[in-house]
Formats: sequence, structure tokens, C-alpha cells
Amino acid sequence: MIQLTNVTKKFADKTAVNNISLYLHPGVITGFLGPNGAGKTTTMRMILGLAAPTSGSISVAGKLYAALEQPLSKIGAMVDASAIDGRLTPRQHLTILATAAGINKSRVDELLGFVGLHKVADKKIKEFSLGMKQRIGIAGSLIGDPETIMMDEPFNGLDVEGIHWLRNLLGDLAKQGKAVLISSHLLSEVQEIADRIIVLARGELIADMGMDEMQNESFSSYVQVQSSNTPLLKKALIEHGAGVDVPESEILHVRKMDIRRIGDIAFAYGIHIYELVKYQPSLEQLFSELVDGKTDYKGINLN
Ligand SMILES: Nc1ncnc2c1ncn2[C@@H]1O[C@H](COP(=O)(O)OP(=O)(O)OP(=O)(O)O)[C@@H](O)[C@H]1O
Repeated sequence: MIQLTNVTKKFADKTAVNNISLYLHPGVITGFLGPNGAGKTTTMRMILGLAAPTSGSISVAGKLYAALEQPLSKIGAMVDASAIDGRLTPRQHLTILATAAGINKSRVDELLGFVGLHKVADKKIKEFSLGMKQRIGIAGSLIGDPETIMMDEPFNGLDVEGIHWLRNLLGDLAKQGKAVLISSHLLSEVQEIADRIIVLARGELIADMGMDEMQNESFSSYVQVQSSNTPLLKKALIEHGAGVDVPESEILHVRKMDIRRIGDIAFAYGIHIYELVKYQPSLEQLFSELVDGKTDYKGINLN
């Protein structure tokens, strides 16, 4: 698995990544987010041994990437599908990868079927749409049946059917116990599939936590409560440590307390509950909360 410890990367006087430590968990889909220039691509390149950290260490399955005997069985990556040589066919591209890595060529046909490109396996890649190129890049990242898979913007160019297919594929890979890291500016897509979120801003790690945990800790997460005695319930909940707002009469917005506890406290005070609904922020709201103050701009441009 992948472990980064106090990793910093400087380009001349620019610090692209500043002292980050993180671990990619097996069986977990991690969304890797950050505004433009946050350091995501630099981090992925360092994990793949394409750039060296200025300080700190990165281990892949306990070793440096360069020291791995069969790197493609440890980590597979799709970093820039548009960079695949358009003069090749998907079969040729994947065969080159398999040959270079000493992988049996039968894997090529298996993968072509898996990513739905068997019918166009012998056509030139330059004639393909971005979505089809993405599928080739995804097939390439899986060639060594790796323990960890990293994909940079894998949803780009995919149509609705392709997005659905990729969601299922990533879910299946995680179920097989693989660690999956995906960067994407399509936050709604990440929200659909990620179990965990890592956020970088200006090279710094500003969040690394489970999606549920992040939603529960957000200022925008609350439980809306209507009851038979609003003032008494408000007082009781505050005494038990909740944060309580009254956005309109007879309605409470309760933070830092879960639904069951609110219900139990109301019951203990003989208060009837008429509404108890949890509101959770979207990943987009969470992302804005997290990054606010960390970007150079007020409006965050994720494109
Ligand atoms: N080879 C390089 N030389 C100089 N500066 C670089 C180099 N590569 C990246 N940087 C700088 O490091 C910072 C982080 O860049 P990086 O591409 O890792 O960000 P990112 O999070 O992937 O952004 P994006 O979403 O725009 O791809 C940026 O300020 C970028 O200009």
C-alpha cells in the first residue's frame, strides 16, 4: 500500500507540496480534491516515481517505486489518457504495456472486453473520442492487476453510460480490497463513490477523513427538529452539549448531536417529537468550507 511521510516538493522557490503525510487504505475509494494548482498531480507523479520529493519519503508496498520488482502489480495509474500514442490501436497499446511488464498477453483481450473496447480493438486510437481514450487509459492502469489504482480525472469525457460503468468498476475494485485514489473536479461524482476524501490546498493537506465523518463535522450539517415544547427542548439540548439555532419559530437546527440522542433527550423531558430530519451538506459545500481562505481567489475555479 502507499504511504507518504512528510513529503515536500519544491520547484525553484515554489513549494508545490508542503510536508504532507497520508496513507491509502485498502478496499477504500479515496477522492483526491483541491483547487487548480493545489499539488494533486505533483503528488501523484511523486507516488509513481516520475518526480522525486525534495524531502520526506514515499513507500509503495513498503519500498520506493523504483525498487519494486513488479511495479504494475503494486500500483496502476491513469494520469493523462490524451497522451496515449494515437497511431497505435488499443490492442497494440496494451500489448506494449503487457510486454514491458512481463505480463501474459491474454490479459490484453481480457481488459479490452472489460472496458468495452473489444469491437474497436484494432482501430487507430487517434480516431477515438476522449471517453474511449479514457477507457484505454483505465485498461492500462489495470494491466498488472495492481493493489493500488490511481486515476487523474477518470470521469472526463465519459457519457452517462460510461460514468455509470466507471462507478461500478471502481466499486468492484474496492470490494476486491484494492486501494483506489481518484482526483476529479466533478464533486458530485466523487460524492457518489468515495468513502474517504483527501483535500489539498496550496500544497497543504487540509482534510483527510471519511466522507461520513466530514459531513458530520461540517458547519452545514444539522438536524431539524419540531417538537411539542421548543424552548424546553432547546434548553435541554444545549445543556447536553449540542449547538442549537432557531431559524424560525417552533423549528430547531441542532448541531454536534446525533438523531438518536436528540430523540432520547426529548423523551426524558416528556417532549413529543414531530420532525427529526438530518440535513447533510453536499461535497461541493464541504469543499468550499474547507478550501475557503486557503485559495488565492474568493471564487474557487475547479476547472
Ligand atoms: N515542473 C514544474 N515546474 C514548476 N512548477 C511546477 C511544476 N509542476 C507543477 N508546478 C507548480 O506546482 C503547483 C502544483 O501543481 P499541480 O499540477 O501539482 O497542481 P494540481 O493540484 O494538479 O492542479 P490542477 O488541478 O490544475 O492540475 C502549481 O503552482 C504548479 O504551477
